[in-house]
This record gives sequence, structure tokens and C-alpha cells, in this order.
Amino acid sequence: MDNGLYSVAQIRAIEGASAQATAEGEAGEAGSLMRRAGRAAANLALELIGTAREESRLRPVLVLAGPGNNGGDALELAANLGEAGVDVVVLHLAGSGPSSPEAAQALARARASSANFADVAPDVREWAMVVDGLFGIGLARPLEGRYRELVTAIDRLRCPVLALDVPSGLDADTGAVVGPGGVAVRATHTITFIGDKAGLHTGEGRDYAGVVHVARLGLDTAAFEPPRARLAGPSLFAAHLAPRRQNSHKGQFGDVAVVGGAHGMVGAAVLAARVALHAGAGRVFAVGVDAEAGPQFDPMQPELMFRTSAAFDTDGRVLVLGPGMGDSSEAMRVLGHGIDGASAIVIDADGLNLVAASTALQERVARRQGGTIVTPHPLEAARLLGTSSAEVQADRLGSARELARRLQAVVVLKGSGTVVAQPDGEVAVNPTGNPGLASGGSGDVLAGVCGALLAQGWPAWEAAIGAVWMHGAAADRLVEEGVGPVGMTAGELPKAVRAVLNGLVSEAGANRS
Ligand SMILES: NC(=O)C1=CN([C@@H]2O[C@H](COP(=O)(O)OP(=O)(O)OC[C@H]3O[C@@H](n4cnc5c(N)ncnc54)[C@H](OP(=O)(O)O)[C@@H]3O)[C@@H](O)[C@H]2O)[C@@H](O)CC1
Ligand SMILES: Nc1ncnc2c1ncn2[C@@H]1O[C@H](COP(=O)(O)OP(=O)(O)O)[C@@H](O)[C@H]1O
Ligand SMILES: [K+]
Repeated sequence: MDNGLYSVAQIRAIEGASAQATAEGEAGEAGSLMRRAGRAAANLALELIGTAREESRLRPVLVLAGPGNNGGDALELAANLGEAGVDVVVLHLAGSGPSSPEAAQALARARASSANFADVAPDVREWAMVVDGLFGIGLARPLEGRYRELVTAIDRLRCPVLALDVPSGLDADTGAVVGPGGVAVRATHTITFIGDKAGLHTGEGRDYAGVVHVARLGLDTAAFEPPRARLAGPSLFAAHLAPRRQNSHKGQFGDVAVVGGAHGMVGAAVLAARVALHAGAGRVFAVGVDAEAGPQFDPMQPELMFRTSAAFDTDGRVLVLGPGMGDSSEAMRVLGHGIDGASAIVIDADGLNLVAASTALQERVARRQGGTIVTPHPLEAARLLGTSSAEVQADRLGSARELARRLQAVVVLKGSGTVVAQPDGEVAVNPTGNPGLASGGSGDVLAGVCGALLAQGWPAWEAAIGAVWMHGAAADRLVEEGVGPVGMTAGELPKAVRAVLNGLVSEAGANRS
């Protein structure tokens, strides 16, 4: 399965090459790409309407067709829906310039079909569906005037909204609403053409795109340069989901030491340590940087071993540096020691803020030989990059790549559609997780899962993708069970992470036998 996320530039290059191939009669599927896009979208629309209640099935479909080729797709869809006997109303917003030959043909086909053309959106409140074909990958500036009014009006409707290629107003590369002060269509479904796009899965993208369907239009993307971004899934880390041998012992699954637990912040380290056990580490230590603070024992998780950093040998152990670590001189000392050491490390939270404040530490991170995962949320990433969190969010893939390049580490830029980046620019965007994770402590849990997978010998890239995917899948599982999203707590995640991981391991075992 192609899990590639294609940039707009790549899609344009594929389009260009395949238009040539179509002209030369090589393409496998009949009709221009626009004809195919319109047909694929109409089929999906029919399927979605077909599953609706009878009274909504009898309502008309409103098709919004913009001035460019996205509008052409919409007109093709309108013609197809008309032929299928659906009551269609088209609002065509022609541009001032000439349209492409394909879009002109699509307009002629739609006009010749049973679709009704309107000059203003009719005052019908109850549509079977609204189809957004205003703008796709050609969006060049924020939506204003009539477009903006239409988008705002769609937002008030209570019916499925199908976006063609990209919800109008959303940047297909970044997942940001094109601004300043922009608006975008909030779709329930997006059918995207030729290849999937990162902007539908990260930042604001998940909220605006809804369920994403990919229509490849008969093109074989394998014939083109592979994309540098992919949608994360178990196939990216399946090689490490080995079932355990009967003759196993705890030494084979590694030690994790979570270093944190400054005064008033002990819970962060305990959460990370608990989940490290649940995600399969052989032995787990919770190491406090403050000799005066913190428990000696976790009654809920008596397997954890509590130590103070001054008397703890970190060598040979995977270190999770940062949850609730504070900024004391002892925190700085252990962080520096861990960074200069040979073990794989995870730097999170306060650890990241200390690194952000010191270019010398950043250089030491970049020179590390052992595996390194850094897990910033957008504000922590902004501090590390010397910019604002708004700038980070405006281009999440670009920011994660730049940070990975500077730190020569695997970067996990957290948030809806977490971005995992390698120093060479390779990126994975995570589709799991939900707003139940937006509460204090869930980041500590993620860092603990990363540590546990590193301790079990996973390379940093696979450990980061695996941890992020399972952490989100655990939260999704809790929502399915009615535990959240509202009120889900980080402390509920470890057992769910364990269930997800064991499910994957047993699936991997079944596939091998
Ligand atoms: N070519 C192919 O083979 C295939 C293409 N396909 C489809 O084509 C789509 C790309 O089409 P596209 O390049 O025509 O761009 P599109 O998104 O329709 O918008 C451009 C138009 O909008 C205008 N405009 C832009 N921003 C604006 C704004 N804020 N407010 C107002 N106007 C604005 C801009 O005019 P401008 O004023 O900037 O000169 C121009 O007229 C793609 O997403 C897919 O759906 C599929 O059929 C598969 C095969
Ligand atoms: N709306 C959301 N959708 C998906 N994942 C989310 C969402 N909000 C937060 N998360 C995830 O939850 C975790 C929160 O981490 P962080 O911001 O460091 O918070 P804290 O350390 O306070 O728990 C990250 O893994 C992040 O990706
Ligand atoms: K669109």
C-alpha cells in the first residue's frame, strides 16, 4: 500500500508527466485526469448519500465549483451525479481569466446534464451533501469576499461536506489554514487525487479534512520519485515487533532510567516510568534530581526502583531525560552526562528547555553517537529553533526537519498529526490519537514509551514512530471504550499502550507462522 504523502510540487510533476502519457495513449484508465477525478468523487458521494437516512437521500446536493481545475473536478462530479439521477444544484464561481480546456469541457458536460445552475446559493437549508470544489492545490491566498461568505455558510449546515482534493482554504503541504485571518471548509470527507497529502493529516488538517480517501486516478505513483513523507503505521516498525522467545530474561529487554522528579513534579517521572514497564522494558528506574523530593516507592507500581541522581550510575541504561526535571545545577549535570554518554536517550520537557538555552549543549547533542529522540511540543520546538510556536505550526514538517538537521536527532514534533523527522529530511506523520491526549502528563507517557522501545533495541527512528503511533492508538482505544476524550487521564494510558503493543506483536507472530 502506498502510504506516501506527496507535496504539491510532486503532485504537479506527476500530473505533468501523466498528462503527457495520456496524450500518448499510455494511460491505463479512460478519460482525462479531471474526468477520472470527477467520476471517483461522484462514486464516493453516491456511496456516502446511500448510507444516509432516506429523508436526507431525497434532498438535493449542492456543488460549489471554483474558477480553476478544482472547480473542473466539481463540474465533472455534478455531471456524473446528474446522470445517476441525483438532484444537483451547481454554484459556479467563474474566474476572470480563461479556464483550462479540461475545465471548459467539464462545464459543458455539467451544463448538458440535469444539474441546475444557480447564481447564488439557494436558500435551502437541508442538503443531502455539499461538495467543495472551490480550490485545491492551486490556492494562492486567503479566502475573501464571496468565497469566505460561502465557507462560513457551509459551516452552519448540518450535512456531510465532501471536499475535492483539499478542503478549500487549507494548505495541502502544511496543514495550516492559509492566512492571515483565513478560513477553510470544514469537510466531513476529503477525496484527494493522485496521492495523499501531509496537510490533510497534521496541524489543522485533521479538523478540516475529516475522513481522507485517496483516489489515484489510475496513475502508478511508484514510477515517480518516492515522497520524503509518509503516513505512519505499523508497517514502518513491524520488523521490530518480534514475539518473545520462551527462553527470555529481563536483561534482554533493557533498563530505562527516567531522570526527572524535581520538587512538585514527581508525577511526570512516575508516569513515564510506569509506561516504560508496560511497554516492555526489562527494568525501570525513576531517578530524582532532588534528593529531598519524591517518593521512595510507588504503591501502584512497586516494580519501579527509585534512586537519586547523585548516587545513580546512568551508564548502560536508556535515559529519558526531562519529565519534571526542572533546571537545577544537578538537572544540568545529569543531562550533560547523559548527552555525552553512549546510551540511547530521549530528551523531553525540561531537558529540551535546558538544551534550547545552550548552543554548546545543542552541539553536544548533534555529536552524539547513540540513538537520540527529542520530543518537543510546538512551544518547546520554537524555543529550540529560536522562533515562535505560531511559526512552527505554520510549517510543522519543515520545522521538524530543520530541528532534526540541527540536532542530528530524531525529532518528534507533538500535537494533532505528530510529525517524526530524521536528520536527512525523511518524515512520518502520525494519524492516531485524539484530543483526549490534550491534558497534562500524556507527553511524559510518550517519552516513557520511546525509552522502553529503545531499551528493547529498536533504532531511534522506528522507536519514535512506533511510540507515537501506539500512544495515539492507545488513546483511540480508550475513546472507543468510553474513557474520553473528555476527562481521559495520562495515568490510564499505560495499560492501553500495553494492549496495543501486544495486539501488534501477536499479529506479527501470526503473520510469521
Ligand atoms: N491538472 C490536472 O491534471 C489535475 C488537476 N486536478 C484538480 O485541479 C486542482 C488544481 O487546479 P488549479 O491548479 O487550477 O488550482 P485550483 O485549486 O483550482 O485554484 C486555482 C484557481 O483559483 C484562483 N485562486 C487561487 N487562490 C484564490 C483565492 N484565495 N481567492 C480567489 N481565487 C483564487 C486562481 O486564480 P488566480 O486569481 O490566482 O490567478 C485559479 O483560477 C487540484 O487540486 C485538483 O482538484 C485533478 O483534476 C487531477 C488532475
Ligand atoms: N489534539 C490532539 N490530538 C492528538 N494528539 C494530541 C493532541 N493533543 C495532545 N496530543 C498528544 O499528547 C501529548 C502531549 O504532550 P505534551 O504537550 O508534552 O504535554 P504534557 O507533557 O503536559 O503531557 C503529545 O504526544 C501530543 O502529540
Ligand atoms: K476543494
